[in-house]
Amino acid sequence: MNPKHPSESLTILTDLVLPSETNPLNNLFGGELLARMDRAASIAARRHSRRIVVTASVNHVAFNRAISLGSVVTVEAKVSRSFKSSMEVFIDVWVEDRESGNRTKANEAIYTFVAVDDTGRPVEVPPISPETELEIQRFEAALRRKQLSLLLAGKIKPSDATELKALFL
Ligand SMILES: CC(=O)SCCNC(=O)CCNC(=O)[C@H](O)C(C)(C)COP(=O)(O)OP(=O)(O)OC[C@H]1O[C@@H](n2cnc3c(N)ncnc32)[C@H](O)[C@@H]1OP(=O)(O)O
Repeated sequence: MNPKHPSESLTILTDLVLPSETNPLNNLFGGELLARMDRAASIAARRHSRRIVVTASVNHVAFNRAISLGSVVTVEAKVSRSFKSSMEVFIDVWVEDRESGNRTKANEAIYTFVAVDDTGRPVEVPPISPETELEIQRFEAALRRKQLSLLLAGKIKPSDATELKALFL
């Protein structure tokens, strides 16, 4: 399979925060943001693989800044690295100031998707070739994050987490 660039999977979802999507402080409910990120990230993974994709794990979420009712929220998702059947997707969340139009980063997250066939069995995905400095940074750290996720899920032994161990040696 020919390698693809992260930019080919870029997915941008822009939407408002409505009253039914807020918590008692009138800020966006965390679960609603998780769902928006999942939708954008799954489209990015599908664009990279051109396959059915399923969410395998949510590796990291940082709710750094509350997002208030009425805000315009943009969720940007891009595949940062592909492995055999799995893809790491980075999600950046931006809030747009109504008057200036300036965007502020509110949140970020990292999800893992797996490409599957019609029966739900994992299938191979194209390799990825990062281009920008940020894409290269994210690509290089992705194996470490994959090992951490597998370790936390009890799917590998600590002795197999070679990239993680190397951090502490
Ligand atoms: C329950 C829900 O509704 S969650 C929301 C929607 N998601 C789903 O329905 C997915 C349900 N889960 C599944 O279908 C399966 O567990 C799958 C397809 C994700 C994985 O299937 P498995 O039989 O475990 O396959 P396998 O062990 O070969 O793993 C497939 C890939 O997923 C990766 N993977 C599996 N679990 C994780 C995890 N927790 N973190 C990171 N990567 C993971 C594996 O490393 C492997 O990657 P690779 O092929 O790139 O090396």
